[in-house]
Amino acid sequence: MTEQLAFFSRVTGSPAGLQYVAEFIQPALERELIDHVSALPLQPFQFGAYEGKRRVASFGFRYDYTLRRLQPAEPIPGWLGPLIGQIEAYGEPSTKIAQVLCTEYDTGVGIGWHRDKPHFGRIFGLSLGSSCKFRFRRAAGEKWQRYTLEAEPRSLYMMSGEAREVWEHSIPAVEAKRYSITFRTMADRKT
Ligand SMILES: O=C(O)CCC(=O)C(=O)O
Ligand SMILES: [Fe+2]
Repeated sequence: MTEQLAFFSRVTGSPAGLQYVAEFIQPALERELIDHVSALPLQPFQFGAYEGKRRVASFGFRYDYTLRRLQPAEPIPGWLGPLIGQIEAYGEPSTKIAQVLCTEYDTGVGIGWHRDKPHFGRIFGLSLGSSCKFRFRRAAGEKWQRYTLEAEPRSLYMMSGEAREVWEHSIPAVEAKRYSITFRTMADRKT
């Protein structure tokens, strides 16, 4: 019985290491953050052949797909300071955010299946403007084991452990403009 229950939760459960907090920020801060992000010099990001074009700005570090390594980027802007403080407190005292990626998804744009680069540690993601289906999959024999998180505006998700290292994630075409701010620690810190 115990074994059956354990099997059931492995098959139907959410990825281990995935956490979700609804209403992590207030609507007034959400509006301020959308104003800041949409005023950034966002650049189209082509990541894989089939997806639409999201637009991004990196701070702290950016991953260079030609050189296949991290490069220094603009320093993390001051307007993100209080939010980073809140996220580091949520993560635990030793959490140190080193990289921030601001992303804009126009209606119809998503992101294909991937795992984030191994240079980074844990990933925290704040959703702004509209909700999305944040999908997970991992190989289970010949099939995929799947899980979908409905990521609502103002919510925060955190990926660590298996959710970060084993499962892949993707977002299908969004139905209304969505922004996200993702915050990453560095892998060597293990926090
Ligand atoms: O927009 C998001 O919440 C996630 C984006 C993502 O998976 C990534 O930039 O690696
Ligand atoms: Fe990702």
